[in-house]
Amino acid sequence: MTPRKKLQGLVAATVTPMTPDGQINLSVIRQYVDYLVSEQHVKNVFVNGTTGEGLSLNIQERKQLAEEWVCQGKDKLDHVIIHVGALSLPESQELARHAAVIGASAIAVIAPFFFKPTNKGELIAFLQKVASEAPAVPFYYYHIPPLTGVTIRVEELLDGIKERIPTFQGVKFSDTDLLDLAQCINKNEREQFVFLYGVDEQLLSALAIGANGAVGSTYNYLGRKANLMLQAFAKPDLALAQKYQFLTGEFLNFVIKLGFGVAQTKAVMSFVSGIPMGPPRLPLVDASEEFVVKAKAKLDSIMWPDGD
Ligand SMILES: CC(=O)N[C@@H]([C@@H](O)[C@H](O)[C@H](O)CO)[C@@H](O)CC(=O)C(=O)O
Repeated sequence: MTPRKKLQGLVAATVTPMTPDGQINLSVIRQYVDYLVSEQHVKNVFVNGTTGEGLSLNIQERKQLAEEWVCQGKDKLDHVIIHVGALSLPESQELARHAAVIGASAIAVIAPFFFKPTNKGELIAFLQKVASEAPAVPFYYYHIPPLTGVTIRVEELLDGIKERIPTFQGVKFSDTDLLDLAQCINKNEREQFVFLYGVDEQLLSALAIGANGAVGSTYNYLGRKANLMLQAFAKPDLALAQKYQFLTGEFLNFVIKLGFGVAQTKAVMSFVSGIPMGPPRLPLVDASEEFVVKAKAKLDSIMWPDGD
């Protein structure tokens, strides 16, 4: 899928639908695409990432999901980004080649996190080996140190990256370090890199320092509200944008106290969309019934600004 538009705005980090016995469930992806576009006004997806339990899937499953999202997203979605990062370099390279063949809009790669790169050189070497397998596909570095433990600053990583990775387009920045993000944006004005922020509860702060958009799990079910926040910010109507950020934060603050992660995101997605997302895969375990009841009540109780 050749991207017609610049990648900006909201990108939903998709959940991987699974059957009750834990197999991937491709049969609901078309419905999922239609739901994102019509209900959430979200037309970009990030497949097989954290929310998608990508590192819990085998290579075959990841390929099947990538193909189904690209196929069902044709003429409906603007960008289908495939996360092809893996612990093993050959597997990541195989997924990158596959993403190129099926016409993914872009690929992203997480830092390997079992044997971790100890410096910029080692990380760039890994990323370069993957990116070069898809020489015509835009490449994004997926920075998520809370989960990888790889804390190499992105500002340092970006110095000279285009020479090493000509397809480098930007960063999916899923960390709270807004100093690092600000330095990245400030020092790469000329390069026009795309910075997509991945801590949904702080998106407005990232927009203020120049993030181009966001990739996150909450855009699966709060995408419409997040889009209204983006519009308010662009007007500018900062007070309204703050209101949206406060309210999404109210929900996230509440569910985080209950214990919130990918399994709970799957449960919220199931009751908001009506699409059965099924259970997570071990070591994740299903959200409790108590969580579902409380999260649904909280979400229903939030008084969004008039007109939503
Ligand atoms: C740790 C984690 O899952 N972070 C999420 C956020 O969207 C997160 O769910 C959200 O900020 C709520 O805490 C994303 O950054 C992850 C992501 O983009 C992905 O699923 O690939």
